[in-house]
Amino acid sequence: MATAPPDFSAHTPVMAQYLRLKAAHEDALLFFRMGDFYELFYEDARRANALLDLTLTVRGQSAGEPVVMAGVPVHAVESYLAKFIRLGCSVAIAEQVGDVASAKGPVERQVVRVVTPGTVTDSELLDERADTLLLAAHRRRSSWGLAWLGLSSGRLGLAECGEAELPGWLARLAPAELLLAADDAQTLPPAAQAACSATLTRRPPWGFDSALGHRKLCALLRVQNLAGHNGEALSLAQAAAGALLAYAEHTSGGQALAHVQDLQVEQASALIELPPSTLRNLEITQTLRGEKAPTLLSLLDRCVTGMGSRALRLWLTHPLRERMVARARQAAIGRLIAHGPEALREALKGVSDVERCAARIALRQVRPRELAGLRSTLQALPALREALPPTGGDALLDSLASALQPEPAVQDLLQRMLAAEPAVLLREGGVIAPGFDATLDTLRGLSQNCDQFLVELEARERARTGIPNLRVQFNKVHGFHIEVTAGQTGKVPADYQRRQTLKNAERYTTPELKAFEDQALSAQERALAREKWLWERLLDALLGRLEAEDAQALGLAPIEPAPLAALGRLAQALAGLDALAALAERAATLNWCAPVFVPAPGLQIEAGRHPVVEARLAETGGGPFMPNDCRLDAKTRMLLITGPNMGGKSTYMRQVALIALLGAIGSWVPARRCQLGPLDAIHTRIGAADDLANAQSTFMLEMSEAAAILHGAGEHSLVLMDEIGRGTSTSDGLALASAIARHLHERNRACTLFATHYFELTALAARLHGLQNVHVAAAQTGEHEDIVFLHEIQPGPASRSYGVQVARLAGMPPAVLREARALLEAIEQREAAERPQIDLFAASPEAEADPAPEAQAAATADPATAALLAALADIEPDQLSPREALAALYQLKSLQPPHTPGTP
Ligand SMILES: Nc1ncnc2c1ncn2[C@@H]1O[C@H](COP(=O)(O)OP(=O)(O)OP(=O)(O)O)[C@@H](O)[C@H]1O
Repeated sequence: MATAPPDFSAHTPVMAQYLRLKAAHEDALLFFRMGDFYELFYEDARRANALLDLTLTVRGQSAGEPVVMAGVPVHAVESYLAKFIRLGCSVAIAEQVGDVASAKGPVERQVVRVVTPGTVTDSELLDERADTLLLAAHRRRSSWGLAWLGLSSGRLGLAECGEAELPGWLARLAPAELLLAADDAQTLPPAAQAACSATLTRRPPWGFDSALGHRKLCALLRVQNLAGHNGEALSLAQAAAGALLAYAEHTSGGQALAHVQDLQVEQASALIELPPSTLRNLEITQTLRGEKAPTLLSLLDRCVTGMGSRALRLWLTHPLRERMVARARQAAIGRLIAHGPEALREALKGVSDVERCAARIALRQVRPRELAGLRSTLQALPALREALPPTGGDALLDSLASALQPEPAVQDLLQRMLAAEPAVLLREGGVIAPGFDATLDTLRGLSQNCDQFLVELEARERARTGIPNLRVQFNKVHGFHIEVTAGQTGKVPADYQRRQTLKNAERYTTPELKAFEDQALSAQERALAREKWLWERLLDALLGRLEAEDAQALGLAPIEPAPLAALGRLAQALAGLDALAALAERAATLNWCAPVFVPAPGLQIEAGRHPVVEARLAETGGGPFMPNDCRLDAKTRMLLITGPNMGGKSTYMRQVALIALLGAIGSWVPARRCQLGPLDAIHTRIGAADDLANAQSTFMLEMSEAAAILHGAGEHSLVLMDEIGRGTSTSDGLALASAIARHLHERNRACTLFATHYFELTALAARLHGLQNVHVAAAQTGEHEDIVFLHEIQPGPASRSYGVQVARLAGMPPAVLREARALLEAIEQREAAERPQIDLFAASPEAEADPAPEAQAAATADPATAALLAALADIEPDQLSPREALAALYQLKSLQPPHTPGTP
């Protein structure tokens, strides 16, 4: 049964109109145009007040209730939109569309635009250097269908995945807005929620329909079926596409998405897996604190255009397993370095954002200046080609160069129709070039030649009437008039009609002046209207939709085929060239090398560096970065890294992963020499951030991530494990770390870097033949035996951990350090005297399914000592405030076993 429409009859007519519009846009803030303001009412006003501190006022009553409102001035609307969108809100803009003068009751209003975080296309509201994606996800049992669209880039994609892979996809795509059916929204797995900071928008479940999605996709791509795009079988992703495309059309006012020319069906198996934890831990596009710099991307991104930056970001987050593309990019970078990338980068400075311009042409939202930018970009293409290395030297550069096509028809159209320096907004006029349209020129002539006419008229009327001080004037209230002083009114001819009497003068008009006034005042309006009409025809021509009749009237030849596809190809070529030029600049400036791809699993890095830490040290004058080698192959699959805190273990592990990733995208790498074997995933388990939002403890999170790695990593995966097991007691932690290391070595056979503070683990090298001990070197100097970090990776296990020395550097009070040192000595002496070496091999490899109890038993042979050791190991000197350190010492004292013989 259809529900009755809500009854707003008790409200004032304006508020009833408001509430009707609001009912159709419940999820959005409704900006309701009233004169020079957009007003927000009731809940929207309160929300705007809470979010942006907009002042709340009360204006009158409606239906017996006070009307709470907050306003945004029309001239400042874009900046408010930007702020609301950044906060994840959607905004619906209701304009006055009726005629204010003739309206009985409130003037008619309509929602003309809906701006949402995933569908914005205005350049002011978009991040220039990141694509804004709208993603729809739909579940059937434990499978998910995904469909995404970059409305401002025309990028359209489909994929299907299992529930476990969903977080990875969300983190990789990083959508700004996620569309879900209500049921799916309620059951979205917590890991998926955590992986994505998108605004969640619920859409009606019936919109997620495979047949609808299939139909819409085929219509958009102008194909009979999706087989040519490998998307015919993806019914779940098609269902998501149904909701996605309907929403995109809804928010863009029903415009066809003519700039969407292609569909990418993505297979996880084609990509190097970068789970959310890896994207986070390696600080690829965001720091651990969520900032944009310093990250790998911020270091690499010397792109001159937004298109280049966006391409680079995409390359980094979507590295391919297959190395053909990487090889081609690597060679192109080499060629650019040899030729010098600066000329190309300089030439790219004149290039506008062709990709976004094409999207905004398709959505009919493009601004005059954007088209002027497109025109100068097209003009600049020959110079850009000149700046490239001569063709014939590199296949990728050659193909990109050949895509820099000038599109003469588009260039000609823009040259003829668009003013040399068009106004910012169409409504200001001055957008269409003079000389293109005779009607427009006449209208413009009329309003511009006004002064001339008035001077001439004044001279003529003085001569005709013999009144020497007669003046022709204009004022806003009375328009054009002839003013005659009181003494001269007798000479006024019969065709003068009195308009106004002043103290000392009379004002008149004449039929000629009246006719001129009508024409002059309306000429400006009509010129603007004509410009608007011509502008629409310009867009039609760019979209290949210009009616034959209009084309003939304007003397324009139709552009065949529609230029949007060509502009899309041009944008891609510009983006690719810019990204390659940036990588070439980085490689040359930072002294990187081209890695060699080899078929054997593993990697071999000579004098590798962490690019971001190295740059940071250079920036802050923190001394030189110490390069280190790394070799992982069939013989040595795992490096067990020990050494002091702050010694450089994490930096070393991360630099290996970053080098592998850089190599995979085709970049050169920060090393003297480098060989890279095949790579299918980079898994990382680093650090321990509590995931309070998802009610996961540090330890739980640590174990879940480690479990995911043990389930997922294979022979071609690179695994980084940093201090696994530290989130629990020493014995538990040691046992788990040992079992995990063994599993990775024996079962996963992944290339693994395993950093630990459990020295006991170094004994694993005796049995695990693919495991090699290395340590970061440190030395002690001076009377306080201060620790000096050498940051050098050396073979063999570390001799000690220097925890107390590091605590000294951290400013720990001397009394605490003294006591800790004494305790440590006592513990070490007793360990040496009494405690048998923990036998990590007590659990036989056969019993590997559950090795923890045995290892635990070995570690806790002396429960009192074990408890003390566990408490000591749990102390993180770097993390403690002086007060906490004191409390920790008291706790250690309380654990001291008083009755044990030999205890000091
Ligand atoms: N190879 C290097 N050359 C120069 N400085 C380095 C190098 N590696 C690390 N550093 C410096 O040492 C600091 C600490 O490094 P890192 O965090 O890797 O140590 P860590 O051994 O992992 O410490 P912890 O065990 O406490 O986590 C870095 O921030 C960096 O400034």
